[in-house]
Amino acid sequence: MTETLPLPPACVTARRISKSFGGVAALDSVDLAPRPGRVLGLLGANGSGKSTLCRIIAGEMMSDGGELLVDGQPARFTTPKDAVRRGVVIAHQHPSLAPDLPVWENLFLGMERCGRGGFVSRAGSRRAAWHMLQAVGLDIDIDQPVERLSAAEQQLVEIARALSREPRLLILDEPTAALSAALVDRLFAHVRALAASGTAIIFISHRLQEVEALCDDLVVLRNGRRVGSWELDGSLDEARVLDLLTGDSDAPARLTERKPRDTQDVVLTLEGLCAGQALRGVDLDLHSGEILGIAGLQGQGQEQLLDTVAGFRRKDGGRILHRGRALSPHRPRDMIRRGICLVPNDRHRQGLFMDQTVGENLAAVALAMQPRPWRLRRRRLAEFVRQTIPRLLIKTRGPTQPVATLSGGNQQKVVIGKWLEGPVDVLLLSDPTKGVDLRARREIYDTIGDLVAGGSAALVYASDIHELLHHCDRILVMYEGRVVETLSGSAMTEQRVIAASFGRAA
Ligand SMILES: Nc1ncnc2c1ncn2[C@@H]1O[C@H](COP(=O)(O)OP(=O)(O)OP(=O)(O)O)[C@@H](O)[C@H]1O
Repeated sequence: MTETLPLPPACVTARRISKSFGGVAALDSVDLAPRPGRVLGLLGANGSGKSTLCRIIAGEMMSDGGELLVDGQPARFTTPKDAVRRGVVIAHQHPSLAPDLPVWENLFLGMERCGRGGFVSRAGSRRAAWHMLQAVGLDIDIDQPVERLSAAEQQLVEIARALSREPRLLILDEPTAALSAALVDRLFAHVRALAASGTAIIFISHRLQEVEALCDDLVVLRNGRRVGSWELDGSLDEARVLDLLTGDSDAPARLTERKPRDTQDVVLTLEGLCAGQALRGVDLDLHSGEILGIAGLQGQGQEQLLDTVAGFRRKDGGRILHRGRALSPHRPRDMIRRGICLVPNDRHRQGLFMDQTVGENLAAVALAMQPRPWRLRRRRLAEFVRQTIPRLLIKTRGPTQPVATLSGGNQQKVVIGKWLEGPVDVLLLSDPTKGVDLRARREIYDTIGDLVAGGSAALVYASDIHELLHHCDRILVMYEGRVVETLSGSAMTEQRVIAASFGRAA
């Protein structure tokens, strides 16, 4: 008979934590006790309170009620530095890096390494930075400013920075949202090794397969309350989790249904499209009524392809034909006027006006696309805003709430929602559901489906293969700047996508 060992006591315990914003409860008496050597998965729909709870544990925010214990003793973190000193470190969903500083300096911001005589050792720091980045799978020039990095690279720098603090409790808030499958595997191997060495880890993700693959324990939040927790033994009861997440026992069936779509004439053609080293002759046809997915390992030209078609990046060869007419975009406005619009990947830099309200952000595209915005019917715009909020399940107090105070996933829904009013013919989407919960993901693709059913088309890059398999009519796989495989119908399988991503036929 095998005896199960008792679990080690939690190094940091959150007890009955409560927090309200403007009188609305974000957390209501929540307990959390991550244990050394184990990965605790924290699940919850957008706006359920996951980030708020973790920010309180990491000293970035004060709770209104409850307490934190470190090794069983009450502790009070008034700043993140207090938490780091006690071994609690958080890597954010949206990297909190200094964009104009070099990569290596970002890794040591706030905790400069000292050499002889108490001075910062530049050479030692640069060497250490290089090793830390290699460990998370990032082989880049460490002297370039962070703003030049892709979203995935910035995410890995954020994680490497957290790891460099040698935490006792490491909080990873949606670390994989921008990462390709290969980078996720590498990160998971690192996290498992860290747990094996005795670190406690909190892992937030909306991807159930990742939670199943990585986590030992699970806690589910709904509307700021803890609604379930149990130990995982290698498999995850998906129906039970979905039921707890949504509070709706009907949800699992609705989440797996997929509607076939009618696709017709060609809306967009790319012939031998080239742009720098990233695009080396891309050919594709996009049909009206179609959602076409773009898969591939990170950095095979997927994002550059969308940027080039949207006019953010110049092409150096090949042709872009929109409904048979050749276009040479010089700037995004040229394409937006033709109804070719990009929902960008980086919502903070490109997708939202952070100092404006939910309503102002939702109305921004409709206003910008009007040649005479003053003639726009305010009432119609207000009606659009009122309908879009429930349609995309945006959790907000209303159109006047500042968008900066929404949860990450709800901000992403606003980014997508604002394109739904304009006359869009080709919708280009770069990782549209990054940070968005399962149910809202479904709503977003249903909304895109409704849009293309009217005769337009969508070209979507997503870092999550399952998302593409589930929602797209066809999938293109990119490898080294070219389309190497086009899959449809029964050939659209995970194995075929992965094989093509590595430049192989399945
Ligand atoms: N600074 C703030 N001001 C006002 N409301 C806030 C603030 N920060 C968070 N909230 C609200 O608290 C609630 C919980 O947000 P939180 O970011 O913790 O959710 P989450 O579960 O992490 O969501 P997501 O999965 O979208 O990241 C949301 O309704 C959010 O709008």
